[in-house]
Amino acid sequence: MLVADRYRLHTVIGRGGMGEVWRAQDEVLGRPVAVKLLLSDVADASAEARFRLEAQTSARLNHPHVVGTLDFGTWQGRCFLVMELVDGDSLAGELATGGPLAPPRLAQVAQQAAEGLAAAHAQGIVHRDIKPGNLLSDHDGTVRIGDFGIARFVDDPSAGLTTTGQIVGTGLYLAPERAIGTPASPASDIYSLGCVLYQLAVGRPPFESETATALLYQHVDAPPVPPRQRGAALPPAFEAYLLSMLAKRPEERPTAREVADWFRGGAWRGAPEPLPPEQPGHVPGPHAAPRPALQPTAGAALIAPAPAGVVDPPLPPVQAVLDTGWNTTVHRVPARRPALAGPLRRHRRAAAVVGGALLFVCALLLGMSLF
Ligand SMILES: Nc1ncnc2c1ncn2[C@@H]1O[C@H](COP(=O)(O)OP(=O)(O)OP(=O)(O)O)[C@@H](O)[C@H]1O
Repeated sequence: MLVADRYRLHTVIGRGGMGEVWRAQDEVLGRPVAVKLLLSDVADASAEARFRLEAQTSARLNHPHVVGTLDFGTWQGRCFLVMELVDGDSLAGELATGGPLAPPRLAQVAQQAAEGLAAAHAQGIVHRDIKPGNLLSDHDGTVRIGDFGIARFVDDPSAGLTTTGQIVGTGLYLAPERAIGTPASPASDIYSLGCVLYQLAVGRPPFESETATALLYQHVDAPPVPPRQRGAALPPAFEAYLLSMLAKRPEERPTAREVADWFRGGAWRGAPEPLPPEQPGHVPGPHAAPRPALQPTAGAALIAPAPAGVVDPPLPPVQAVLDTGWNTTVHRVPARRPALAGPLRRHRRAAAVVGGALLFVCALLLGMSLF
């Protein structure tokens, strides 16, 4: 089949929610390419607009760790997108065939995926759907981020929910702030990448559940089980850093640039910085610079501990994903308070210890003066 008098389709590589991807040959330039054809059964105006947006978004990115966009058009009434061919497997496939990844390979995946994300974030683009199937690996192991189909610009007001009340992205990798309705930010991509790395290390994602609602609660509320407790052969420093990417608070996660630099520098082989004893999901990352907090938007909430002595105010509802597929309908359900007060509890404990010590010294001095 010859598309647009130029791209000869050979075999289907894969099929996603919107299109089927073909291995093809660009007969004008004489090179192999991947051609994504919009599926005819989803080809309405909005799907075409989204497909076009994917092409336009990814075309802004020219980076060795992002799948390059080469062409876009319409052929026999179907939209097509021509991409660089990534001649290997996705990380989902690599995990399925080879099992959990060894630390050096995992560090390479982390570094290269973070490089690609850093390039996207520098352009103001949030991917919003980082998952193992969207990280493609070349025959030499080079990782490239694909599928910018639901990416948005950071300041796009429609970035959180669609007008039909849907939240986009895959529930297994959804950042806590997105679960409570805050639009995706670069930090949300880092959380998703953390979930992916966790899955590639352990063989399973950090949170799984029978119901989508319970899954969302876990993202918001539950500290992930440290990967080494689930059998992952990770160096302690690697584990600690990975957990920092899964911090519940977006501002406590490292940036994509920091992740890429940290893994490139080889620090993952070393000993960890000391971890606080509780809430591994809330451990600030081993990165120095503080990052600005997310601004709340209508219907969203800042995740912050209440001041000492103040009764916790009621929470906004958590949004329950009812389908963990690529486009997921959300409903509002009553929220439990996310367990986000770890730092506050630590401060209170520290104050109690200092107070106790002072009392002890006073009693000692009093005793000495009496005798
Ligand atoms: N440029 C490419 N080179 C090689 N293989 C690709 C390329 N782009 C996509 N693929 C393969 O085609 C499959 C389908 O990709 P596609 O982006 O359409 O769907 P998806 O990401 O799996 O699902 P969805 O779009 O619903 O999120 C992917 O799993 C991937 O293995």
